[in-house]
Amino acid sequence: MEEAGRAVAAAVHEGIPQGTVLILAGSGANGADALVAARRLHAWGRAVRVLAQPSRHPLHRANWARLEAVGLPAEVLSPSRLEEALRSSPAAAVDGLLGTGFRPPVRPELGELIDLLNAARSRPGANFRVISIDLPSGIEAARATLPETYVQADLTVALGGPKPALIYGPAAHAAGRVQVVGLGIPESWTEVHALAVRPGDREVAGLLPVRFPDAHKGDAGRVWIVGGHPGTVGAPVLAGLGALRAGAGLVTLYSREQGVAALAVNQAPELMARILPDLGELAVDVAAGKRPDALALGMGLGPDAARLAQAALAWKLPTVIDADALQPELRGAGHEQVVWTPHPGEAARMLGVKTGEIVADPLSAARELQRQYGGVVVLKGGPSTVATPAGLLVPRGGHPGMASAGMGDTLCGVIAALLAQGLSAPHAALCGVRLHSRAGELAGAKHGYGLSASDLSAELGAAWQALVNSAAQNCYPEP
Ligand SMILES: NC(=O)C1=CN([C@@H]2O[C@H](COP(=O)(O)OP(=O)(O)OC[C@H]3O[C@@H](n4cnc5c(N)ncnc54)[C@H](OP(=O)(O)O)[C@@H]3O)[C@@H](O)[C@H]2O)[C@@H](O)CC1
Ligand SMILES: Nc1ncnc2c1ncn2[C@@H]1O[C@H](COP(=O)(O)OP(=O)(O)O)[C@@H](O)[C@H]1O
Repeated sequence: MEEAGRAVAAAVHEGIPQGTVLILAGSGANGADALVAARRLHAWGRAVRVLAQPSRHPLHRANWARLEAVGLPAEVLSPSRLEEALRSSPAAAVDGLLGTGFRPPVRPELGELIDLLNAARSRPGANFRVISIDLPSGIEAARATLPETYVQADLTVALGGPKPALIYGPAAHAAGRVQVVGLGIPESWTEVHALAVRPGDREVAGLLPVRFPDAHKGDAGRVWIVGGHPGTVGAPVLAGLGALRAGAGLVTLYSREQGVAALAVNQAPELMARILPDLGELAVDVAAGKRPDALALGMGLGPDAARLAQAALAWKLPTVIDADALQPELRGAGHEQVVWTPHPGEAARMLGVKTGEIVADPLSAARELQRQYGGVVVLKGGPSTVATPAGLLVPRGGHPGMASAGMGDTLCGVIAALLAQGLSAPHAALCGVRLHSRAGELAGAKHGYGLSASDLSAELGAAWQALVNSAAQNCYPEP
């Protein structure tokens, strides 16, 4: 607690070096952290005013007494006192009202305080920042939804590790910038005891395939992309481009739809396309030993995608299943070389729940999908969640410009290319998501919100290189 309060005080002092700091302490350990922060800021010569709820919590009481001992008595927190304190133009308020011990809904008396704080922050011309301890008050640690009443923070100092609510929007929108302080606990420990691991770029780069100088296109992996239907001819082509740019040696598109071949030639003559009126014929090629190193199936494939996926899963190839093929009848059909790539709407269909439930708790949804379907699941979003039999991974990065059509198709191609180059399903999923989001960052820097899936594909090579370079150069832990 002493270390937590000190870290909060340091973040406030660094970010807002001048002006009065108003400390708001609730009656739990989150409030006690706030009282410690107040004492530290006072010791560093800052003007501090403390409004606190009385508590039976022994450490809270001890820190209240310590404040008194250093000449900074806390005042009892009430709406009228808070209103008056906010009128005296503090530079910042530290929100230590509620942390991980909060159970919804917010009680009305506390809700009134939160409303006053938010109103002061959004007053026109106000130059006043809110720093939340561990979580913005009113946000539940394990849920990604925005409740009716919550503190809108500018900065959240997360203690020990980021809670799921600080990782996934929309709850993460309430947190502002998130600064994680480890409290001296090793990162490996906090990640295991938090719910998911967030691998850094060095770890991802370490998993990427490496080629011998004399590699030829056969070594770099043959990918089959099965998709396309009238009206969705672009989907398999985008997946094909993603696969090419993620290093696949040979990429062939299989479709019933003639338009796919024309578009493929137009977009990238390196892509091969075979039009098969009956895609079931692929089974004949596979039975005859003509097998790809990896397969991606489902992008714009149309109504009988699940039937084709069922057949393809029996081939026991490294396989990515996406879009139209993500259907509940495939429950249990995954094997260890399969990667499922649903967005929240498709995940809801697969689990038979509402999309809102997926968005509210992506970690639980990804874990449940993996348990029911087998293999590896990439639950897409910003960020995506990767569920493997060994646990959950939440790769970093991305760009809001990636919220545009065709990005998921591209991702499938990328993951298929990595599978074809010999990565296991968990590694291909993790590296694929990060390569895709890194390319999104690079393309986003050029195109902003006008970023298209083709723009992202064009940056995949540079993204790969950037990941490898960051691993080579950066010998310090990432934040
Ligand atoms: N390793 C660790 O764990 C570390 C933990 N640390 C810190 O501890 C924090 C967790 O502390 P915590 O468990 O005391 O809970 P906390 O968030 O202060 O809330 C409890 C208070 O909230 C109240 N309250 C609850 N629901 C409410 C509602 N609906 N509406 C209104 N009030 C409600 C509840 O009231 P009661 O129900 O008791 O009347 C009680 O007073 C954590 O976030 C981090 O800051 C760090 O120091 C580092 C190490
Ligand atoms: N704001 C964002 N930040 C990071 N990644 C994002 C963001 N928005 C979308 N993405 C990524 O873009 C892809 C969208 O997938 P999907 O919805 O299946 O697209 P489509 O079906 O149009 O190809 C996913 O990989 C997702 O993680």
